[in-house]
Amino acid sequence: MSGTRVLVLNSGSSSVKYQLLDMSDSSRLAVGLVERIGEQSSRLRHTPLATEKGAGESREWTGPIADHDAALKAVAEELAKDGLGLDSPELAAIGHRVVHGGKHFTEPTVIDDAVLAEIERLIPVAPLHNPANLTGIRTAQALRPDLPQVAVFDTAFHTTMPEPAARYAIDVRTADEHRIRRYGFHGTSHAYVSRATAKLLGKAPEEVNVIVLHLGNGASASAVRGGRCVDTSMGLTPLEGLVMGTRSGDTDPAVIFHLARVGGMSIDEIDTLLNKKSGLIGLCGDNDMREIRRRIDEGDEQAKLAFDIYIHRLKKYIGAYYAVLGRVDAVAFTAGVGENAAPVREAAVAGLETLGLAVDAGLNAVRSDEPRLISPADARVKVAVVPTDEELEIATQTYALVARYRNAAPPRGN
Ligand SMILES: Nc1ncnc2c1ncn2[C@@H]1O[C@H](COP(=O)(O)OP(=O)(O)O)[C@@H](O)[C@H]1O
Ligand SMILES: CC(=O)OP(=O)(O)O
Ligand SMILES: [Mg+2]
Repeated sequence: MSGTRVLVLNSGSSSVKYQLLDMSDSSRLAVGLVERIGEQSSRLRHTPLATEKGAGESREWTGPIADHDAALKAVAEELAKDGLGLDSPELAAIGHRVVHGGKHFTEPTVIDDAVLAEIERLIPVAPLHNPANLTGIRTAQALRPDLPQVAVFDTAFHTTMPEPAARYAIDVRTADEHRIRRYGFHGTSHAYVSRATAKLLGKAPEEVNVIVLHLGNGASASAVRGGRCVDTSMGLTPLEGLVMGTRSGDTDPAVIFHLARVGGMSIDEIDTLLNKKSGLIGLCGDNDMREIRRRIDEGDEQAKLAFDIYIHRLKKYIGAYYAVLGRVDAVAFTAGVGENAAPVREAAVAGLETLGLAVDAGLNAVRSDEPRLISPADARVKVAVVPTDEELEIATQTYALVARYRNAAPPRGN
């Protein structure tokens, strides 16, 4: 390996977030996002942060981008305009967020044909995410066949979950035959944020127990004891757990039988209903917390009920993970909602004073990109806002993996 740059691709079902980083100092050279892939009005926003000419203006482009292959090629073109093209000898590796790694992948992994086949085999349990991840990998391989491509799995951090937390109480043979268990997702974020929270408390990760609340469009909670995940709210797929932007989270599984038998819906229709038309959008027609807060301020009852359902579920998970951990040092809020929505943080811990949890209204109102405490100074359990950085974490893990090969034979894509 010669270069020190890593390109990180975080491919979602209809978007790609990307960052080019220089790992000699973990600085970001360029960042961007392609949204609404597959629609007529796809949007690419690219921001060069450190080129030979310094930081540049953000560039935006709107038009049809058919799929993740076209999206990544458009990203490569934007990078090339800034002299940061994928053909650069400075590029050491490309790191990919892969959402479902099953039980098999516990570590970042150099991608070869066998790894690709396993990611493909897992599509049925991550139908929104793994296909996009695969396309991102294949396109990146085609653009730079000589470079190591590394997969960093959302599930990896959760593979430490003990069996009582990871197993569903269903027939053991059936579960094992179909590999049905709780895998958990957003692990890169839970790992990063739990470590950053320990740092904020001035402690080592091994010394602290943290409840991490990753509240983005997808949302999950995790219980982290001494740096290891012991429980998390997402399960076989990213549908279980908290109320999300478009996903229901926990429901009685019999809702599905009922909708099929009595409602006459097909399995695919129910899948779409629970994954894409439920959660906040199903409850009130909006999945963006900013819009929901605006409607609540205008006295909208439907938005208020959606918010209250969201908070009720969140509070239940805080209580559950308090019980799982026994001792909690901190509760950390992260991702789009967790980092920005002060009313969500306030409501989630309201009334939990007997558990030692409280939020200081003044501190909670402060806007900042830095990790910070928002609990009163004398709080027994600290409440923190800790911005996540999945891309930096993926770049760090990717670079560490390829650096291990520095004096050995370099890892190859294929
Ligand atoms: N200023 C804000 N106030 C409240 N909520 C916000 C704010 N900014 C973003 N959000 C919420 O964050 C969500 C996106 O979170 P993010 O972590 O980027 O999600 P994802 O990675 O799943 O796309 C938005 O849908 C919105 O609900
Ligand atoms: C796993 C998952 O839910 O990811 P995202 O939040 O990116 O949709
Ligand atoms: Mg996210």
